[in-house]
Amino acid sequence: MEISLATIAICTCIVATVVLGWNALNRVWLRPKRLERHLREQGLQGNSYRFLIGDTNQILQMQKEAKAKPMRLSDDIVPRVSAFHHHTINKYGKNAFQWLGTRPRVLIKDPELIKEIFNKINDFPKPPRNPVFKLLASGLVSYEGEKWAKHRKLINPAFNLEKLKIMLPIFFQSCNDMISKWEAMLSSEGTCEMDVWPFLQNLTCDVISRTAFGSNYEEGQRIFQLLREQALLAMEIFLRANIPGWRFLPSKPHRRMKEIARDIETSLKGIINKREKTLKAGEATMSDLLGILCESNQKEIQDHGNKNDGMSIRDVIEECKLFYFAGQETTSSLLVWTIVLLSRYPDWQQRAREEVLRVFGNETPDFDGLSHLKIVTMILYEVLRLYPPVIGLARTIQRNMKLGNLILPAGVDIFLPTLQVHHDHGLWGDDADEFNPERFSEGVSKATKGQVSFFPFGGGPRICIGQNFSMLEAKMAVALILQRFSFKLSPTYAHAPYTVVTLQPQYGAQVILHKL
Ligand code: HEM
Repeated sequence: MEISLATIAICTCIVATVVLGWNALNRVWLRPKRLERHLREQGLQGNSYRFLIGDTNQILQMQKEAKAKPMRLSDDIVPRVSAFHHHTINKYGKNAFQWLGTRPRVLIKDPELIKEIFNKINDFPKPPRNPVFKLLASGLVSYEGEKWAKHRKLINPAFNLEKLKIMLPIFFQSCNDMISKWEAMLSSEGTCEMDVWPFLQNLTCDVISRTAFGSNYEEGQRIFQLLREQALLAMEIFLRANIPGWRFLPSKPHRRMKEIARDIETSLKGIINKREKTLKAGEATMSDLLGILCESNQKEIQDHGNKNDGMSIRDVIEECKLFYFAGQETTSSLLVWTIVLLSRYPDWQQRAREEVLRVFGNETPDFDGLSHLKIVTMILYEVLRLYPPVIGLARTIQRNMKLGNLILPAGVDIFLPTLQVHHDHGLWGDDADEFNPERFSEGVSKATKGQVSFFPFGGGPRICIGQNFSMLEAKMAVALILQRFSFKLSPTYAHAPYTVVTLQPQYGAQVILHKL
């Protein structure tokens, strides 16, 4: 019997349609239902899977309602900032899961399990990122395995204490510039009402531009402005991503994003090439992050005689972009909530000022003095506990994995809800939602009784590489502000913490400054 080409083509089409259809059905229905059954058998609870959207509509609706009006002036911020997680944990208890579209996400609040997740970085990697955000920056934060280990080793030297000491004058210069602007705004009585939030955002942007690029600071600032524009475009694209296929269309925001990416790359390539030439010529190295990165990279290549042991120019570019995203909004978030809380708790503001004046008088704060500020450190920790700039961390399960008594199947995501853990009454006591820096008077491990219940910078081998950098920057800024001003909340301040990647004040942070 002869089989015609047409018959073969039709059969192939039928088989392909059946295979594609089966895969699609598996992805959007069979697999989610299988995973749901598996999670329920483990004693985990959550909403039943809803076709394609999971809990997405409920999440968006709750976020919208929470954001609609400010809250009362209290530090019990979980219901507003993290409405859906709060709802899930209240309804289903601490062994709960949620649906992000077709993917289930298990919430892990137990400090022992959190510790295990932080330490086993290969068993609990980060989930794949949305392609739109990949264009913004990749770098260390998104790598896994050997690539992560290589980059972490090469970047570590840029953040050691000796290098931070060298960067301290830069921190001072940027903070002092901001304070000079505030002084210029004072009335003849020496007071001024202002929203400090944009100033603090500019401050951390200025610090990261100067510390990352040194003498190329102005070009660095231009690059960071472009990155900021790119981040806004990415958000626009991300929000419209529920229109099928939209993210593949060559729309105006897409074109602009690509244009910016090319501009940044050319500009950074120019700066990096110049640095590498200077290094090869044996000239003195730079003390900025980029210089240290190039030096560390070149040393690795020389020591091992193999170019693959170092980073490519593209890798260095990605790390520079990441410094901006990882280091800017996080530190301004820490600073703004510190100012808000010290405005609301004048006794702590006074105790911090007394300490700063005892250590530095009216002199410029130095490294040793800043490292020994006890009250200011306790305050910053308490701010990071109540208002963590990053409110939760995501991980994924790629193969069946045991976690405590749970067996989690591949395809499940994990979420460590930092904000909820930091406000947990079982872990922190009845005053968990109250500002009480005293709890950190004997350090973090006494306050947490050795448990992983305080992790504003993450934990384990992937702990934030910039934590000492940001704490030093924050201490410099707080010390200078306390030396020159007293401050209280303005009656126009509306308390409305919310997240746009980091935890921010929705309507700004209006305070009244008094010159001391
Ligand atoms: C208050 C300020 C900061 C906070 C709260 C913060 C928070 C965090 C957190 C929670 C992580 C872990 C993410 C995860 O495990 O998924 C992280 C990682 C990271 N942070 Fe920070 N960060 C801050 C400042 C900075 C600064 C100033 C820089 C650099 C200039 C920086 C660079 C990084 C990098 C590169 C990583 C990835 C580390 C790795 O994966 O090995 N961060 N940060």
